[in-house]
Amino acid sequence: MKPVLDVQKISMDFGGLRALNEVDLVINQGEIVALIGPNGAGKTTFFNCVTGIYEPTEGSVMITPPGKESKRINGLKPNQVTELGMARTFQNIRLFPSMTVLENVMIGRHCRTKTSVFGAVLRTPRARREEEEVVDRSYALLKRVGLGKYYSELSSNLPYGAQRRLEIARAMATDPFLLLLDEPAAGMNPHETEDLKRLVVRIREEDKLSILLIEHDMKMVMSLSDRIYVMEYGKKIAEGTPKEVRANPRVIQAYLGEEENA
Ligand SMILES: Nc1ncnc2c1ncn2[C@@H]1O[C@H](COP(=O)(O)OP(=O)(O)OP(=O)(O)O)[C@@H](O)[C@H]1O
Repeated sequence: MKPVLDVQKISMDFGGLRALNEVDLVINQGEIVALIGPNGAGKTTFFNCVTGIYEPTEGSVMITPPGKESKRINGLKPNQVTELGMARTFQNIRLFPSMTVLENVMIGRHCRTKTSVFGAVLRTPRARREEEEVVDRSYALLKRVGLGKYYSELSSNLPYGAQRRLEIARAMATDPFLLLLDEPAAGMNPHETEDLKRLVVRIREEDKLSILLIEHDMKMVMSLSDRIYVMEYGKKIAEGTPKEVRANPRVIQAYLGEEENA
């Protein structure tokens, strides 16, 4: 079976700065893969290149959604990438603060609806049915991430950890086959991080999703990931199982270097 995501030798230049330098990364169906590395290594830039926020300067990004043809997605816009089945969350939470918790998920779901603007304005029976489906699906997702009872709250009133879970629900609402999570545990306490870990595993199992996450919480990365890629200064310096990566001298050096500089 082809990998669901196959990134080959992508590079990204910002003026004279090469933020990514020929990075390869593969995700197979059902895998949980982590992308780690010291601050500024290029992890978020990698996510941005894969999800259409930036077009990589070089290299290729291929996806193969389960049961579908492979497609090269370099240069597509973020909404086109989402429609093809890749959804993401952001390091700096990007919810709509003045919308309710439920509405934030509904926004994600609308990328899968077919009603035209006219249908929505005229409230045709089809539009009404579709809207009901959006509400039901969105509420069901909220319950799955443990936020059902907060559906009518403004998203900005939620505690930080809950906002991160809401972002995951919104991403899930787009029916992805691949979910990219940018530092999902950032700012969470150990109890919330444990809950998050369970949620990620459940999502993979129940929805048959593949997951790529950027994360600094090494305990979480080591216990959750099937495989790990390590980056430093825009380059991939190691890949392997958690056990292999933990024992890799190059990785140990990169992290010790970070501590010394801190
Ligand atoms: N839009 C941009 N314009 C110019 N430089 C950028 C831009 N985005 C990122 N960079 C630079 O690219 C490098 C990689 O940054 P990136 O945010 O991808 O690292 P990161 O590994 O995600 O770091 P962190 O763990 O701190 O989030 C950094 O030197 C950063 O300053």
